[in-house]
Amino acid sequence: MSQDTTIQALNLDIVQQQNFVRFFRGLPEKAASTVRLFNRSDYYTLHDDDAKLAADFTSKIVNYMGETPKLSYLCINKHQMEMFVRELLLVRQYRVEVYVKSSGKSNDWQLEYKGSPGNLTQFEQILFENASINSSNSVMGIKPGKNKTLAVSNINTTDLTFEVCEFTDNECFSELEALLAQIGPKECIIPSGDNLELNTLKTVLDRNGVLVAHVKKSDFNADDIIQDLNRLLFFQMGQEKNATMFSETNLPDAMGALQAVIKFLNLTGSETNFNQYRLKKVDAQRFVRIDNAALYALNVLPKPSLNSEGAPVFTQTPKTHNLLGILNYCVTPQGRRLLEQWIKQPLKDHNLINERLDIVGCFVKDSETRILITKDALTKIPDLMMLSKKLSGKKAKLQDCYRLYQAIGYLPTLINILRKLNNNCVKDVFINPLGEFAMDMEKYQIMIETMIDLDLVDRCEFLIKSNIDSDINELQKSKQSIEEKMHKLLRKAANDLNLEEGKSVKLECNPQHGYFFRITKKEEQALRQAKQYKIIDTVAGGVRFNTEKLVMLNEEYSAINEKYEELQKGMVDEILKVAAGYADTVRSINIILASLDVLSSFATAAVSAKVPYVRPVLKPIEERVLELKKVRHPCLEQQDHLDFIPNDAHFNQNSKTFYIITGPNMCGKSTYIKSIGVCVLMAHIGCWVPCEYAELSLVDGILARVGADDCQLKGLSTFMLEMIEISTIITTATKNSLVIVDELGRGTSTYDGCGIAWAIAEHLATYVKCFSLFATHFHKITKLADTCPTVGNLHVSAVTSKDAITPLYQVKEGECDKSYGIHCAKIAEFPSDVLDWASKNLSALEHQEDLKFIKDFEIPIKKKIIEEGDEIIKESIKDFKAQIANGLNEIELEQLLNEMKNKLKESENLFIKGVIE
Ligand SMILES: Nc1ncnc2c1ncn2[C@@H]1O[C@H](COP(=O)(O)OP(=O)(O)OP(=O)(O)O)[C@@H](O)[C@H]1O
Repeated sequence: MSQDTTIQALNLDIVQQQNFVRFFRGLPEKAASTVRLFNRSDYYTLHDDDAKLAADFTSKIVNYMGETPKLSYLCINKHQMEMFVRELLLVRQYRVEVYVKSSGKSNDWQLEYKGSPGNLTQFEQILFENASINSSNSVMGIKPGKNKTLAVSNINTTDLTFEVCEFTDNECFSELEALLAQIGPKECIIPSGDNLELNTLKTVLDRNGVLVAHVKKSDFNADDIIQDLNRLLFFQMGQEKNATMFSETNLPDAMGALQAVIKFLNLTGSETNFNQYRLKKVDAQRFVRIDNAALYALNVLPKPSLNSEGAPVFTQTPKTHNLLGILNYCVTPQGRRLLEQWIKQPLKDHNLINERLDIVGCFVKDSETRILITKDALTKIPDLMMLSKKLSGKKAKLQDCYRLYQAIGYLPTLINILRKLNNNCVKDVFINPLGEFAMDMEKYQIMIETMIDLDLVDRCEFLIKSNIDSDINELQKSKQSIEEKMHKLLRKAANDLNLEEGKSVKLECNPQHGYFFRITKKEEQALRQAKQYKIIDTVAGGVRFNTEKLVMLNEEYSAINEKYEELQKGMVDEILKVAAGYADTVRSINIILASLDVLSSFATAAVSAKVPYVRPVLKPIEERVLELKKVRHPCLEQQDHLDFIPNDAHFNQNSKTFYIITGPNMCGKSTYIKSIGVCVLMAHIGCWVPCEYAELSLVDGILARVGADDCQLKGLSTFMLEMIEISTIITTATKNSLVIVDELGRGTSTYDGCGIAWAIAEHLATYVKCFSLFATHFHKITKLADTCPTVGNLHVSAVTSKDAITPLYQVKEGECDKSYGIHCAKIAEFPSDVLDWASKNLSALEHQEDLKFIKDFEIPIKKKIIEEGDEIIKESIKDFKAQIANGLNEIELEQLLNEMKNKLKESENLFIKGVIE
């Protein structure tokens, strides 16, 4: 007997299976991080490695189809598919493709949906129908040019913006890294090809946790960009659709990069994207420079971990593990998205920061108003950005119009609550603009009240009022009259069957059968004896049946209802058209309410901390001061059972600008320097800070590099990664930056590590002169303070006993006692003769090592300073080389040397000065 090889669930016989296997094996190859799903109406299937991946996620078992070599498959239902796709796109950062069978041809499948972490538009319904969008999605396009020029575009599909810029970067791509941190794209496209420049670019993107996709070089061609922009950009009603009026279109390479992303996202493929996007230039200079290395080093954002292929994975981390979690008391998704944006874009503008601080202050003082806003008013506001998007994308329903009506209706109450704060900033930032926008929306509110039947809304029915139109009114009356007749029939059926009307026998309606009666299976017997009743079917919920009369009434009802719905639809379309005209105003209201949510969230965070935060006093950038009293780490101090020991920080351009922090392991060095970095960042986003008192001048950058094992991405060696990060700091730090360095040089031998750390510390302390914190285990570096007046030594204190080191977490002046190493060895029960030998020889060894160290590193350090330290020196050497290349006689050479000597005298480099003089 032949075995039945039909797959019942999929209704596939062996021939159909073979056909599919052939089709599947003919599909173009894909990356392992792309998952293909095949939509088979009731189920979805996955095959090969994708089946394995889904099997792990759903705990289902993989099966096989076709003939040898068989193809593995996993069958999942719609709910499982939704969960899996959510996991793939939002957590694992994979790409997803969904194929459907083309109608007609039995074995042809076509790609129906495509999604990637940066492009979720086609999956929005699956991903966000029942969940809010808490994080913006964007895809970046980068077109590299000659001499490190980069043209960048970014499309944010949540905020509906196109951002573009062109700039020249340095060897380390540090400008690009800062931009990646500010914008935070999930995915980036670059031209395909194999050259050094593209490979370096890919490495930079990988290091920043951005998924990279390669597209054809020709996709970066801007030939059709104006035509595409005319369709996609937002123009006011009646405004000429002419994208050339935007100055951004004069950046040809950036337009090429934009064209490539538009194509990648297939934005012109759906009308819902038309008239939606805003075009703007990226203005990176407005923000404090901070790159992803620093954001993760300071625990500002949740850190991605890596999957088996080295791709970043974003898993849920406890709220108290990062600054975003600590500050997030937002109650709206738009507030949550804005908070993340603000954290990535710390401001440099004194007035704007002070405005935010002022508003936070109002909410801190008036807790009653703050609670009213966060616990009540804002919770009534839906995601207005999404509503605006639906309205202008012609995807809205009458229900959406009603939700908007409700939200706008709440604005006057909100404004009244805000008035209680009696503050000018609150008035300018919230009350006045909200008042004006509420007035702009007045006609919309009247339209909704006039047109929608508000009495039906409680029953979740969204319909046009019948009295608006005489035809609708007539049809509505006819429908009601038929419904009454149907209810009479129900009463009769209840009598005939001796059942209770509305309880054991019910009148119900569904799209398949229209109106019918239903009884439970238990009562079926009664029905079999009454012949006038015809059973339709038996389902889990009971037995469905009707009568000839009910069938007739049903048909009559359907015909009338069809006309009624047609008329309704015509009117609904009219309303939606008018409502679409308000999309821009709704978007503006959304931005204001999101800011309100974030600022009240800052205030809630300030008062919810174990010790309340204080308002930082901002000083102009040129004053160069950083004075923090009793500074705490906002995340660490929230940990249960941890009694945080606060410390002070004093920087002043006229005294110490560079602090070296030493001390035993686990005694609080990293925590101390990170606390200072996070506090400075918090102040720049307009948040109050975890200190007793804080006074600081604004900085132009927060540059950080912390312990190697903390921030390793994409398989780079510890040493490589720290060298990349530190060279970024060296090239970008100015005297107005804050630099935080922890355990530099740990990735190489102690000897080399110490040399590198020394050279960099000296460079920062002597030439850049920025405020720096340098935590290290290399005690020799503390000697820098002997020769450098701007360098100060600090140490974290601890108490040692016979068998323990107890950290006190107090930061004190001076370097730390060096005997901790031997003490640790004692606690670790090293043999006593080894310990005795080590103690006796410690000072002698150190003396010898010092001599060797100074001898070995004197030259390299100075060489490093020449190579990296000073623009003047670099320029002079470059000029000199160029002139020599032209060929010079003896006199010209001497003249050139004198010129160079004079130029070099302007240098602040002590070594060079010494050599010349
Ligand atoms: N100021 C503090 N108050 C209370 N506990 C602290 C403080 N600072 C640090 N700790 C605790 O000590 C732990 C270790 O701190 P940290 O990582 O800053 O030490 P470290 O000196 O940098 O260590 P290592 O030299 O090994 O890198 C923290 O996780 C925290 O639990």
